[in-house]
Amino acid sequence: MLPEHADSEIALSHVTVRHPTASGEVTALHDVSLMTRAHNIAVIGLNGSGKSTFARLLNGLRTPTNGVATVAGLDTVKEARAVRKHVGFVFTNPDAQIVMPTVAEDLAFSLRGRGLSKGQIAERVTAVLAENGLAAHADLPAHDLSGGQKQMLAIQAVLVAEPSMIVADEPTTLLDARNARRIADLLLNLPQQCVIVTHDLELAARCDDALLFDEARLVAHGVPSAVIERYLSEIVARP
Ligand SMILES: Nc1ncnc2c1ncn2[C@@H]1O[C@H](COP(=O)(O)OP(=O)(O)OP(=O)(O)O)[C@@H](O)[C@H]1O
Repeated sequence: MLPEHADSEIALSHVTVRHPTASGEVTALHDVSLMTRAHNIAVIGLNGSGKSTFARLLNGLRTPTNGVATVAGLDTVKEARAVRKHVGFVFTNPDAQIVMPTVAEDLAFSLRGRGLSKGQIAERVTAVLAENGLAAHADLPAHDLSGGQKQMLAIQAVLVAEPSMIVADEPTTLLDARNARRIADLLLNLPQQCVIVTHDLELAARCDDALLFDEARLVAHGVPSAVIERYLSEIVARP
């Protein structure tokens, strides 16, 4: 992990992402340029506006058709391996992220390949489970946890790998209001810089910076309250 609280620069220069489809090409992002070093960054916009594509660009899950995206000075295409170590990705559906049979095994799996002994891994897993109210669930099948517990586990499994940035794609969408708030509180209070794609405007308002996408374009970037106001008045209200 980079030095604590060292928020990285996210920079896109004229990034376009196009996808070939049966009926031609879809432009998911069109000529997007931006630079931010904010700690918590909200990404908002209507369905299909390009938010997930932007999020996936940041850890190399999507590559630009044109232009360049860098995170902490690392090119997300040319230095994809380093970028993946730096950026942890949280999916909307935690089931997509849970890979091992039990809760404890799933966390332990995230710690593999880090030069830790079995004992050190077990110690770390026990501590993380205790910190997150999951100690009694250690040996249960991870997929039997509640939706809120599963998302908490998925996020902890990302965090144990000690990324210096978290990108979360609608991490609260499948959760009830209480769990959504718990996950939002967790993400917003992490030492790591966090990029959060969300339709939850209350969550977006709690961030330090906001990006608004519309029809593949970045149409606003700045203080969340102003960006949200523009989203509601110009885009949501559009006939
Ligand atoms: N792999 C793909 N192949 C074809 N089209 C794609 C692909 N990924 C995204 N798209 C298209 O690109 C556009 C932007 O998609 P994206 O998922 O980035 O939007 P979004 O703002 O995250 O939407 P939502 O809020 O519904 O998740 C959409 O029209 C989508 O259908």
